[in-house]
Amino acid sequence: MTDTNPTDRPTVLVTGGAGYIGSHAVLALGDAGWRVVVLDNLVTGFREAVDPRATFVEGAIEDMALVAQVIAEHGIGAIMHFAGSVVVPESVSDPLKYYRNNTAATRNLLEAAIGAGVRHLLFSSTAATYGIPQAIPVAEDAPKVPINPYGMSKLMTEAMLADVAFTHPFNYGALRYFNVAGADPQGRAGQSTAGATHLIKIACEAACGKRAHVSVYGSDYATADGTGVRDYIHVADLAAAHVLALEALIASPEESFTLNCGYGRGFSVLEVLDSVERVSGVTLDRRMEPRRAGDPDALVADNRAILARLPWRPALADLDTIVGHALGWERQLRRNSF
Ligand SMILES: NC(=O)c1ccc[n+]([C@@H]2O[C@H](COP(=O)([O-])OP(=O)(O)OC[C@H]3O[C@@H](n4cnc5c(N)ncnc54)[C@H](O)[C@@H]3O)[C@@H](O)[C@H]2O)c1
Ligand SMILES: O=c1ccn([C@@H]2O[C@H](COP(=O)(O)OP(=O)(O)O[C@H]3O[C@H](CO)[C@@H](O)[C@H](O)[C@H]3O)[C@@H](O)[C@H]2O)c(=O)[nH]1
Repeated sequence: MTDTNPTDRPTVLVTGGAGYIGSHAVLALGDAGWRVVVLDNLVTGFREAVDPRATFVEGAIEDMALVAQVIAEHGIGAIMHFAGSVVVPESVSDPLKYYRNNTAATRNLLEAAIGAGVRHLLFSSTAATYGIPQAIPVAEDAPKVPINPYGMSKLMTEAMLADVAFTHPFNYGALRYFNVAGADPQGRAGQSTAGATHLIKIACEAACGKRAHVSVYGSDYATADGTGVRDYIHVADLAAAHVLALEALIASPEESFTLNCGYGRGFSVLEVLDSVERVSGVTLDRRMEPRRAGDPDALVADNRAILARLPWRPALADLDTIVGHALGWERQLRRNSF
């Protein structure tokens, strides 16, 4: 980002850096002294979410001429690729959008990047690649049988990355995020997504009076209380993992890796709502509803691989901490416009 970038560090292109997770990664990179260029078409992101220390380019990752130009102009040596479409139920109702904006758009990005000599890429993959896991916690080598187009669009991208890394002087890290939540502990960023579908965001909106109730989608899952179980990871811990993963890619350019990003423990929908009530002091109006399309019963990470491969240690895994930061951001959003 300004003059602090040591010469042995490439400038990093962050696609989707105006979005929820990308904006936190841009902050983590900036805090660690990396120079950053953000490429984002603002389809779900916000210009204001981009750290002022970063250079912002408005545009689409599938625009190969633009990507090539940005790489050449800014001397980009590595990419953190967050841009994409992220809503599981929407991927069921509009699958081609997901194959276009996740799989095909990434194909273009890769062609432009490889053509311009980029050596390293970190990819935002997902626990949705596993589908309904046979065993919990789920490890990286478990069968990958996505049950929604979102997960399949990401799995196809992982396959593309492996093929590209086999042939070209290029390595990648596929980071399979579990459920990302929370906000920057310093209050500089958070989830601003319009029409959010994520449970913790929705429950915090309800606690702030922006929604009348919270729907609980399904109470007949094969879990202890019948509601869906997920491994919620704090967005700042995830951003920190990205900086370490980038360093690992650069240090070992022959080696690619695929790592789960989660804490190895899960919470049910009802446990999450309990936490939001505890932290906010507000009693939520909970509505039991039918299951949502494309939702597995439980997704919890086996995180031994990331703990072994990177010097990453979770610092913000406490659910009430995650909820507290999400709620703090939600209250800030209420006061500001974005
Ligand atoms: N939020 C989660 O729990 C979660 C879990 C697993 C994986 N992921 C992945 O992490 C990444 C970031 O997700 P997020 O939650 O921050 O979503 P988000 O919608 O907040 O961010 C996505 C960003 O990408 C931009 N974008 C979308 N399509 C683009 C395109 N074609 N060209 C340029 N920019 C484009 C959007 O404007 C937005 O700023 C996604 O790839 C998502 O699949 C998210
Ligand atoms: O209003 C709501 C919203 C969600 N849920 C439930 O809460 C759980 C979590 O749902 P949500 O927060 O929407 O996340 P997921 O559908 O699990 O998907 C997220 O987590 C995946 C990884 O696990 C990522 O790949 C996706 O991008 C990301 O949206 C699920 O059991 C949902 O059925 C509700 O009961 N009510």
